[in-house]
Amino acid sequence: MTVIAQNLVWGVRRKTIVNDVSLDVAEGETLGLIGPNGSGKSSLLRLLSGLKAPQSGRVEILGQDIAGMSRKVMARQVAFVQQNATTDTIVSVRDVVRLGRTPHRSALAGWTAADEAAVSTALGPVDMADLRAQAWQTLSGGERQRVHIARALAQSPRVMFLDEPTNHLDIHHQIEILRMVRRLDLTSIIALHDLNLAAMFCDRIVVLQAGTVAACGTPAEVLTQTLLRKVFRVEAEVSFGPEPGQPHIRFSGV
Ligand SMILES: Nc1ncnc2c1ncn2[C@@H]1O[C@H](COP(=O)(O)OP(=O)(O)OP(=O)(O)O)[C@@H](O)[C@H]1O
Repeated sequence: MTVIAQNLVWGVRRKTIVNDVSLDVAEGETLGLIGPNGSGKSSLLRLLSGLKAPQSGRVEILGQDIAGMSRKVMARQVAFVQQNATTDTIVSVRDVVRLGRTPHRSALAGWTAADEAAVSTALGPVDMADLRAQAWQTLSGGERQRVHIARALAQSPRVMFLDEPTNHLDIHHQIEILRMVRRLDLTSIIALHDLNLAAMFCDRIVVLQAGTVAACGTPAEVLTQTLLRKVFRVEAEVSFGPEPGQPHIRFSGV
């Protein structure tokens, strides 16, 4: 297993926000994390990526407990595309993506051809190569999101965590970004709100409800009418098209 989380607990004051969550993700797998607003998806991603320390439980990435890993070692293996990431300084698209190379560079080494190649390679799949010289502050919401994904790609990670990466994206880029993440040779955990996109692009799905795992399995196992009613409080029809194992959800009106 590439990522293993065991009995993670985290909260603030008397509120438990992530409550005894265990999961594992195999090498190359795309795991979807779904759940209603406030169910703990972002908090769990922060625990898995080491940005927050759990009150109890542990996370192992590539066979190592992350509690004992330095930030630099962690950053060489793990990239995190956070929600609404921002920057105050005036920088170009290319500068933001260059930041992704930081964990791979030593203090004395200059910018190498390998660094340059990683930046160019990262800009292509997110469709931002033509805008590489534009100031980051002038980009639209969706373009910013795509640059943050490029920065994560430039990091050449083995594991990628993405918190609602399709937020702000038009439908073409939603599909392109998820297709690209799935095709990349890496393990990914993606928090998503769009259940049909989760069904299309995730190998397995973990459903969070009030900080606990309500279900875990393939999209067909998890995305049932009963679960949608119980966890998301919606009425829906679940059908299957030509893609085996890929449910399609049609929500009913009131
Ligand atoms: N530092 C904090 N202090 C207090 N409450 C917090 C803190 N961090 C998260 N919470 C609360 O924990 C709950 C889970 O938040 P989290 O952002 O993990 O949910 P989410 O599933 O990602 O939600 P959304 O779908 O709305 O993005 C929310 O009720 C949130 O208000």
